[in-house]
Amino acid sequence: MGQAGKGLMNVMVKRRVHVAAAAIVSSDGDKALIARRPSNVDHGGLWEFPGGKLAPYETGLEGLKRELHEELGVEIKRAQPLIRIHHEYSDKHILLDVWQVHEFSGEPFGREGQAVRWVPLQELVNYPFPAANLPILQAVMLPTEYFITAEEADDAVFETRLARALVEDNVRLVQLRAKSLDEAAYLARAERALALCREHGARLLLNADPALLEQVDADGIHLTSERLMSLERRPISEAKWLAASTHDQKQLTQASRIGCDFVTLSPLRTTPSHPEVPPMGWHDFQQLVERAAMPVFALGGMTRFDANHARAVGAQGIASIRDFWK
Ligand SMILES: Nc1nc2c([nH]c(=O)n2[C@@H]2O[C@H](COP(=O)(O)OP(=O)(O)OP(=O)(O)O)[C@@H](O)[C@H]2O)c(=O)[nH]1
Ligand SMILES: [Mg+2]
Repeated sequence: MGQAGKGLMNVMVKRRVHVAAAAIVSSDGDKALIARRPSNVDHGGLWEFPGGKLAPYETGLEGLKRELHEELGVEIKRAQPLIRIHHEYSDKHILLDVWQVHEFSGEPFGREGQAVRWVPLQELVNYPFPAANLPILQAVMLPTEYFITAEEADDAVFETRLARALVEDNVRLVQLRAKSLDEAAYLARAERALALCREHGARLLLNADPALLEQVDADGIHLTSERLMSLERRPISEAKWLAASTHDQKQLTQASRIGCDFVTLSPLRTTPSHPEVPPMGWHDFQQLVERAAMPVFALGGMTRFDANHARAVGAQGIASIRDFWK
């Protein structure tokens, strides 16, 4: 059989496994519960988010409830979809259907003898996980809402509005987007925005040339789709966050190729800022998100009322200027 034929056989015989897994987050939101896989199983010795294979008749959440009872002795009280990851292992195609568990009863322990540990979210990257898991680590660190700042000439108005969003809307992730400012003005505003974000425990990404991180120690860079497409590789260190604006499959593929930690995908709806761009709508959005192995924020006419629907179709949440700019 020729190479092409063999490849086809491999695809045809690969098992498809649907796995439900839990990102159980502590009530203060600072830690996640992970478990160590026994040495004698698939991916033995690696750490994992507890869970397991679904029975054919089970929904993700049903299967997860059963698995968490079996493996940890806990009952899920409140959970929300976090991310779905399709991953090709050499022997199988796996769909990891990950839920964020916000509330549970019982004291978790390794009922199958496995080690179980609460780990601060920032330290998760130090644990060896199966290859499919990277997007889970990114998703669990991210909030459901991504605030993009509006164009604003007046520094005082800018600061009042940013502070309001941080305090009243509890925004924890901010993108400083200010295309109308020159570089010096942008830098000054970035320093001020960073101080406000730090004060309120929020992260700040600069929508700017990645080199600007050498001057302002923000948490990362948000690439415009144009910058994204012009890059050969990740322009900043792994210690910082890299995000990008995307609008289609090609840009999503590029974002994943250069190692973006998350993206926005737009426009869901028509917006006053881009009236000429046709909206993609939820159906196309969902299809693109399903194939993206990284957290995706829905953008374009989104408000916080859309966040639950965005999560239900596989997104991390919503990104918005207007809903937070008051
Ligand atoms: N539970 C879990 N499985 C994961 C993760 N990441 C990942 O690649 N997997 C893979 O997904 C599959 C899950 O199988 P599992 O061994 O947990 O299944 P299970 O609990 O039903 O066990 P069983 O088949 O022994 O009854 C394994 O191939 C595992 O390596 C993860 O974070 N959590
Ligand atoms: Mg399991």
